[in-house]
Amino acid sequence: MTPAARVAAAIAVLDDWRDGMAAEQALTRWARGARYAGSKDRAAVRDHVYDVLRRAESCARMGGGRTGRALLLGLLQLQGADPAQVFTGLGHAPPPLTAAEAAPPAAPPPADCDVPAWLRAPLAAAVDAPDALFASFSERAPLWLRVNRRRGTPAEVIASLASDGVAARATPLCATALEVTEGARALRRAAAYLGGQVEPQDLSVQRAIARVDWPKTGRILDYCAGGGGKALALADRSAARLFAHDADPRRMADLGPRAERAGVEIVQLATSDLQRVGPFDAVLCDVPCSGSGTWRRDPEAKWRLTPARLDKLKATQDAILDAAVPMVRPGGHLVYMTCSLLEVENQARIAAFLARHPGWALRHQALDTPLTASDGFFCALLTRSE
Ligand SMILES: C[S@@+](CC[C@H](N)C(=O)[O-])C[C@H]1O[C@@H](n2cnc3c(N)ncnc32)[C@H](O)[C@@H]1O
Repeated sequence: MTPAARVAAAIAVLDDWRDGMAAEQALTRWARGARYAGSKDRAAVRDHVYDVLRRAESCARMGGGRTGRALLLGLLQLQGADPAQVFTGLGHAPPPLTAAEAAPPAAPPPADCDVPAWLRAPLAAAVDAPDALFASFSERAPLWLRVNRRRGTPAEVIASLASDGVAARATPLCATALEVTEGARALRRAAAYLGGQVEPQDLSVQRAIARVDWPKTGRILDYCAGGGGKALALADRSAARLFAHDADPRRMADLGPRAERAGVEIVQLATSDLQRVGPFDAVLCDVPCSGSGTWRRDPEAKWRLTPARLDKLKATQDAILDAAVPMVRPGGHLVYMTCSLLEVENQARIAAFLARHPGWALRHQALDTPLTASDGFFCALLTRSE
């Protein structure tokens, strides 16, 4: 596909999105009907779509509307490209620009227009430099890997990845984290990935896991395990026996193969097993949240979040913490994590928990943001009195 044909494809996908289809679904639908598109074409179309979703309001204002065509026109203007070179009508390119579309673009709108208005103040309160945070939401998130130290040192992993076309570098911010600087799309074919030496995991998540003083022995439960990313990272930090649970066990489908690749054992538990197997020395609750810390990766989420949905998430977070209490042995740890930047999902949930549960103490809580590490990620460690 030519670059202009990729833009035309992204316009069609964004029209479906504007009509209410989820972006992933719209991309899949387009790809099914575009058998001629190679992997580079699919990646380029996806990049255009996600670049728009991160800055949908800016693109609409620049492009003069909310159709896929207007959004892509706005994106090209924001990127400083010449839309007339793309909107040519030649081959599979989008039709030529109208006179109105060809007029010189306006100045770019302020970055905060791409943050829903009701969330600007609560997000600003989470950081020292709100404008820098809002600007960061327009950028693509870097890809971070976690080195599985059972399988190699960071230096060995960097060398192995390089031989498969993936450039990665270490960071002083976390001993296990590598940032992929080139060749991200080759990762899933790289020997280091297939051999369990690395797993994709954001830098901020790795820092949160590293901050907690996990029990070195005994038993740890990952209560909201999903695909098991946190449980796998924990296996690198503690010799405790690891257990995983999720209210929706189908979400743990990948955990078995991932654990096998990493060379670790994680026992999956059904909800009905918990009482019999517990209590645990530590219980990790990586709860459902707004995902406001990961909007660079999942920009659709910021346009979907509503005050009512946020209230429902807060109630779920409280209910999960309460359900975890009887699973922690006296003197044990309860670890609370979200990928949210919002105080109401983080510090406020911990304060409410402490008010409901005398006999628990807060040991530490910390928030990383795109300004201090990578994703927004919150972690609190609570301990139960003996
Ligand atoms: C943020 S995700 C967890 C991600 C996972 N820890 C990882 O690292 O990939 C939250 C998970 O909580 C699960 N969940 C939702 N309500 C729950 C509940 N009441 N009890 C346990 N798990 C729940 C969801 O099914 C979802 O998989």
